[in-house]
Amino acid sequence: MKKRNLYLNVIPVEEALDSYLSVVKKRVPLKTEIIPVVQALGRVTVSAVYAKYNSPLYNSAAMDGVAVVSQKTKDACELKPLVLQKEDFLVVDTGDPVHEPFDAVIMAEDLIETDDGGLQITEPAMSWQHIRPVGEDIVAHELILTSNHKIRPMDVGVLLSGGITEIEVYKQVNVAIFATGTEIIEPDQNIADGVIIESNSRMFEGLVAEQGAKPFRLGILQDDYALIRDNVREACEKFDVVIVNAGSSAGTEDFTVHVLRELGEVFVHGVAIKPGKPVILAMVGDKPVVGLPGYPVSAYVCYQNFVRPLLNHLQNFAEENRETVRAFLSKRLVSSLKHKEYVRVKVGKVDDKIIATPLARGAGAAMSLVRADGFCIIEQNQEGLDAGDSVTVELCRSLKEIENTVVSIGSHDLMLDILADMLPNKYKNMYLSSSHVGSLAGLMALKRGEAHMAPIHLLDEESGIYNIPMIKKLFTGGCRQMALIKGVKRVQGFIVPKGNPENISAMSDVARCRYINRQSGAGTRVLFDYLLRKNGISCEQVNGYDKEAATHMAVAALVQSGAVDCGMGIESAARAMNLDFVPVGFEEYDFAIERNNLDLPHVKAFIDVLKSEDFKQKVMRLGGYEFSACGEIVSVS
Ligand SMILES: Nc1nc2c(c(=O)[nH]1)N[C@H]1C(S)=C(S)[C@@H](COP(=O)(O)OP(=O)(O)OC[C@H]3O[C@@H](n4cnc5c(N)ncnc54)[C@H](O)[C@@H]3O)O[C@H]1N2
Ligand code: MOO
Repeated sequence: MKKRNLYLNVIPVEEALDSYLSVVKKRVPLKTEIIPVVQALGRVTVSAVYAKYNSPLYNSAAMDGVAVVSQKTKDACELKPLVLQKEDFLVVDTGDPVHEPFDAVIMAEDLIETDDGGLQITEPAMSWQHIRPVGEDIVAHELILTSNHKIRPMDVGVLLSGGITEIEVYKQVNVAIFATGTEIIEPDQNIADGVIIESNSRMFEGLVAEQGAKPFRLGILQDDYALIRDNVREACEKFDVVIVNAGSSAGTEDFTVHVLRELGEVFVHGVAIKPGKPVILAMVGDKPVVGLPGYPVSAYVCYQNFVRPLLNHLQNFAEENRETVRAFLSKRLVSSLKHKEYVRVKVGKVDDKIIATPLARGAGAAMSLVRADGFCIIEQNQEGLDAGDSVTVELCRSLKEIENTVVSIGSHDLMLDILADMLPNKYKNMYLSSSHVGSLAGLMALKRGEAHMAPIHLLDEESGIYNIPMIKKLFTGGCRQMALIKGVKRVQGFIVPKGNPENISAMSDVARCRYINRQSGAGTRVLFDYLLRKNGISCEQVNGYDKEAATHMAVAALVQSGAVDCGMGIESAARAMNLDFVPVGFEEYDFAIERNNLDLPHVKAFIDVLKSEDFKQKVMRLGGYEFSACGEIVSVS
């Protein structure tokens, strides 16, 4: 058996970074260079910069008009206008030099031309009126920029006006990026079982460039010790920093740490951070080399915690201040004392309360990075957080956007994605964020004040009425006035493989196949349980009753994979996965909402999109929907 790399004397995040940066500071002198000012945007000055020239360079007209000698105009007034003869003035445009004896400019609008070529004025010109004296803006030898200043667009402008064309700045850092792994392929290569599409290095390229450094993606290296070693060695000769992705852990082909030990020194392997534990911080000669873990979220979190401060230091950038917000946690989060954890969260503002809802926590859940509004950090000394705890969230989306977002928690339907896409297109700066937890859990979230609305499809068995009875039951006591925004009628049925090989056509057929259920509280589960009772079938008779999937699409994906023969869900999910569908009946999918919230501008915009013809057309294409009352408000009291 090949040797595993059982590493990991994990150390706290701050300690790891501090000790690494102190080595880097000792061994890597900051590099500087002199470059044209016109290329210096975003770079940091090495020393103070002083103006060479005055600006303006000479006394100049601030307005279009004529230059005059102010003394000669002192008697002009409304009752006794003065006519200036040709020799008394000089026509000037804004920016023209004004020389002695002239000492004032009269604006063109205040002049009346006389027949003999003179100019009549009705008030005297003050000495220096409408003249910009030499050096009014910048005086030669004046300080323009201090040292350690990050150059902004207006700084470039003023430097040039002050006669500075070249400037000494800290060097832009060149960062080499390697992906590693024999199973890793480029996105345009053929996919097959066991391959992984390369994506992390592209994310690093973006992060490096966003930080003002220069990324050089050097491709994918196979899991071959000598190959990785030779490539990393060569990169260390040519580049300022090297990132090696993956192969950081304990796998039999995780070579990164061994390579770095051979080429240089490994200072840290294993940090108390989740995700991201196997990160490697090393030096090869005077070049920092960072081994980032393979899982995308681990890679991202480690980049932000270790590579970002490293590149900031090498370019002499100040650490950026992330916008943070205090929020109430909607769910309990258990964490271990072994690490500091970065939990991706959705953030929403409901009833003046900011709520953070945790997203998928897996290190491979790259979509959680895409969906996240921020990160909730659980410190290493905390065992976890309770629902309702006040937490600090580091935002990656502006608070303003978050405040303009409709928060929807409840049952999933593909049309929610269409709404989320259409809303900001139709209404600038308004958004929809939806979490999918099932109908009943959505109503509970609504009740706790964590959402503006809950998409639901809950059948009341006694009355045969959808949604309203359940809202009445849950929101009793009348403390909250509730309403229903009518959504769609959609077909529920059995999602089966193409050609319906098990020949499923009725509830009785379900009992003889491998079934995938939905979680309890999901509207589809309620419907399925109702149909079981109606048909006299017990749960025990259903093979797979205890196996649950969280959304219609998850059910369809399991059917498609061949793991199950059948699951209940909506037609659009079956169609999206190119599966067959056996309809069972229509159900009503609506949005429960507190009546007060109907007046919020973003909720109004949401309803408007729901009513639009364009929306209906798009949903129609998914298949299995009817829109008779879409967007109508029904009062529930
Ligand atoms: N026995 C142990 N196994 C693992 C441990 C451990 O402590 N003991 N740590 C786990 C943790 S935590 C992490 S994080 C991962 C780190 O894995 P590696 O850095 O060694 O990376 P690989 O095994 O090569 O890849 C893992 C995974 O990452 C994805 N990946 C890799 N490269 C790319 C890329 N260029 N683009 C996109 N995605 C990439 C891919 O899903 C790989 O399967 O190790 C655990 N194991
Ligand atoms: O620490 Mo690893 O990064 O959880 O997946």
